[in-house]
Amino acid sequence: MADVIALASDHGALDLRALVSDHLKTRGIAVLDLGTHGPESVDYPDFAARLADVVHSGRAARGILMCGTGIGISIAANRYAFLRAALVHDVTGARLCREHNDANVLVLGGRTTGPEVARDCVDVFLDTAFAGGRHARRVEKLGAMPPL
Ligand SMILES: O=C(CO)[C@H](O)[C@H](O)[C@H](O)COP(=O)(O)O
Repeated sequence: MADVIALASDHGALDLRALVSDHLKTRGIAVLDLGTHGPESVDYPDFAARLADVVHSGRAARGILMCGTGIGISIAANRYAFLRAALVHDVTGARLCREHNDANVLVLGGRTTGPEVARDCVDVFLDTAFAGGRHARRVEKLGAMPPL
């Protein structure tokens, strides 16, 4: 299901996740919503782990993660070597995380990023290709970071 986009957030981004989900569906993109599904306080690492699981198994090609700031859930997501999660606050970041970093996870902050910027970031993230070239060498190194 290469076209499926997985979404997950903690309680800090419920409204933004709903907005992003609606936006993706408006674009005709299939959404796999991994929660959280209520306002109760939950722990963002658990939702990064859910997204990692579906990307690893091939049920979604890419994902969008959200928490209050996007910081905690991006830290959690980047513990998985096959995820390249980019916390983005504007469309330039959304473009460059694809062109330079081949990010496969966009991260947004539900308490820090407004709806219009978020929609624009999602569109740019989905519509921008990896530039390759010198960036491919660097991304390859990301996948094989040496242990200390
Ligand atoms: O991880 C975060 C900050 O780096 C996220 O913003 C979380 O959503 C936030 O920490 C949750 O905070 P809360 O006070 O428990 O709602």
